[in-house]
Amino acid sequence: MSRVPHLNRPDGRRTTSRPVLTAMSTPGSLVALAVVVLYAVTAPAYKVFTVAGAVPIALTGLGLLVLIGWAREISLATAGIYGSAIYLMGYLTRNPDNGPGANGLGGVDGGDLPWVIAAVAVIAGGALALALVALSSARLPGIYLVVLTLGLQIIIERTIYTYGDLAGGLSGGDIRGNILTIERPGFFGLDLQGDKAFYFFAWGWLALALVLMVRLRRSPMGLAFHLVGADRQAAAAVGISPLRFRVLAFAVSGALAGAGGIVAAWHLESPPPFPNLLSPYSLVLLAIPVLAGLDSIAFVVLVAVSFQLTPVELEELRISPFILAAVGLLAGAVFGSRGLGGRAADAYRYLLHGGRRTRTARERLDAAVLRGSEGLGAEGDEAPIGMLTAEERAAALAVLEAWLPPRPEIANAAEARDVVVSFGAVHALDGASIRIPNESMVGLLGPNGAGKSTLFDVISGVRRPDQGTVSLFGTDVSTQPAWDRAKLGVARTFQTTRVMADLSVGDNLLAGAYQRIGIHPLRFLAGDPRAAARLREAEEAAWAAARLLDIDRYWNERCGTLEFSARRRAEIGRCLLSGPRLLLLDEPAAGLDPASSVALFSLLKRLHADLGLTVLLVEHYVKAVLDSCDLVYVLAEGRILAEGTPAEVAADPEVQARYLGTRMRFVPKVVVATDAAAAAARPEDLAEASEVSP
Ligand SMILES: Nc1ncnc2c1ncn2[C@@H]1O[C@H](COP(=O)(O)OP(=O)(O)OP(=O)(O)O)[C@@H](O)[C@H]1O
Repeated sequence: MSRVPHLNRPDGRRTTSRPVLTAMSTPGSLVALAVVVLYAVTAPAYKVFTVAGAVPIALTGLGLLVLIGWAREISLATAGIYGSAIYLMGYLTRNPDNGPGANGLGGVDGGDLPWVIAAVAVIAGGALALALVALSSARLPGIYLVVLTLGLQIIIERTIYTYGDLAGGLSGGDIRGNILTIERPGFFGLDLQGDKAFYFFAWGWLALALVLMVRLRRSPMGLAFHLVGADRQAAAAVGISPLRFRVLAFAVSGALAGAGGIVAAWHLESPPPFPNLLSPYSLVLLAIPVLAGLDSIAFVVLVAVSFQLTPVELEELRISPFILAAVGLLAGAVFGSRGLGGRAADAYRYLLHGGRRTRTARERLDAAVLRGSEGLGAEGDEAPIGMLTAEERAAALAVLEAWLPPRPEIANAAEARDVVVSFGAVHALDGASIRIPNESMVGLLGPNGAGKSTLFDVISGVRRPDQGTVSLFGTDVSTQPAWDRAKLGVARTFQTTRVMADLSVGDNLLAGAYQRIGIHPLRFLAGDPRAAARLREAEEAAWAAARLLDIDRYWNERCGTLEFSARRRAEIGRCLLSGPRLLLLDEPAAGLDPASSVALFSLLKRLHADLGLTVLLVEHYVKAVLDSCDLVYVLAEGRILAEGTPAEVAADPEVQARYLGTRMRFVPKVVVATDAAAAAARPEDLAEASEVSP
């Protein structure tokens, strides 16, 4: 891919992704490192030993952060995977010199494997166990998966925990399970027997996991997890396979629970009694990311440390981990999905702005437009912020054009033939056929229940038709899932706006770039500079799209806090980042006030014209469709009622009678460039716009 010009952000920062090592050397990371080191130097050995015990919990908590926080799935088998890892690590590395049956229960010698091999096996085993569970319920709703993980936990309790040589057996002679002694490993000649030396070794594991987690979160995969968690259909629409990421999230969680168990085995030097690792302990671990916040890596570590220290420091209060879990889960529910980390970020921001939320002039303008134009005079005196100069627009377009795949030279971008879809007795589509010429803007009109959204679903792959075929850019995709169709250059929006409310506009846009980035995820984890460079290109394309869609000023704002039309544009931006040549827009103006609708259509027309995008839009805002489109279809009762140019369709007597009625008067209109211009549009434009919107 050719180099694209850099676009600078208004705050002077370039839209570059910082390499992870830079991120790790930020003041916060340095302070954390200093605290960890100073603690080891100053605290007594027994306290250092206690704090090292937070590392296994933090590792497991990080895995659950990916699973619960990012992918929004739940596992109740975490205690089982964690506990199994402890026992297996002890067993696999056990030295036969201790003699068979050294545990007093008879049995085998142990694996005597080098610790590295045993650790890899245990981590892989944890990943595999949970991945298989996720795979086995691929087509079932999430609740079945929760039940399956509970089943796995019980199976572990009744097998691994009952195996005498590993855990002492549920009814074994040594009910406390303290049967194995687990040797701490040798590490490049270092003696880790001392608690302080081991403390650094354990934190080294955590540091490695944190580096990988930060890289994962910053990579396209991190955002793909989030998008799958927020909305599977929206993820599929930009080329992300929800199943793949669901399985991956479970695998990552299993791997990190395995890693946690390994460090716990070394830390304790003999396994804890198995009753501590039964299913309720899964809730303790689950409470960590819930309380920390579902996207807060740093707070997972903080909460893990506090969960480890509190019962020890406040021993006289008899605070058990289970009480902490209950408090953590309740507090997490009160704080909401952003948890303590989100609250801390809000407080930091509050302090920074002295309690005042600074509003840009443009935000005030938006608010005035939403209120119905009063007050525009005063605000309108300012320069129209957000309106790009010709040079800025050209620069943004050049970046986005470079990001998109080459323009296909083909007559039709898409074709759906004789599509039939029935929901029981309801024939949503009854032999509908449409053709979307390449680089055209096509409108799909029709009364409520005509089958428009169903046809959209069929073209984008969300729904398989009972009969009929779909081809995209000359390829028959009738049997392909939505994410594979997205790879051919199709993206879609939905009737109700689907954005990730807790993530920033920038993240929302970048989430669309997953498949277009096209670099193997492991390269991001390994810190490959080519992967970082490609991510930078994606960021620049996202920034360019944000500028063109006039949402650049919200780049760092959470999408959930934005007004409706900005959220809708963020959804369109996410589609643009997936590299579409065909954009399917399902009622983009639904719910917008007239001024915002006019502005949105003007933006869409410009994107279509400037980027050569093919657009199919379903819309009830008839006038805008007739003004904007080259070709219009009218659908009624699942069949195509009319097709042709806007003038032909508007003049069709049957269309007039069955859909448009007599209110509609077709007068092509001038294009309005931006929201600001829309706000200043002639009142009669807006009046007409509202008149024809049912
Ligand atoms: N999942 C479903 N289950 C049952 N019936 C459905 C389902 N989805 C759509 N339908 C029915 O199929 C018909 C077509 O629905 P569809 O949503 O495609 O229409 P539409 O033209 O998009 O309507 P609107 O303009 O109101 O969005 C309607 O009668 C609807 O009730």
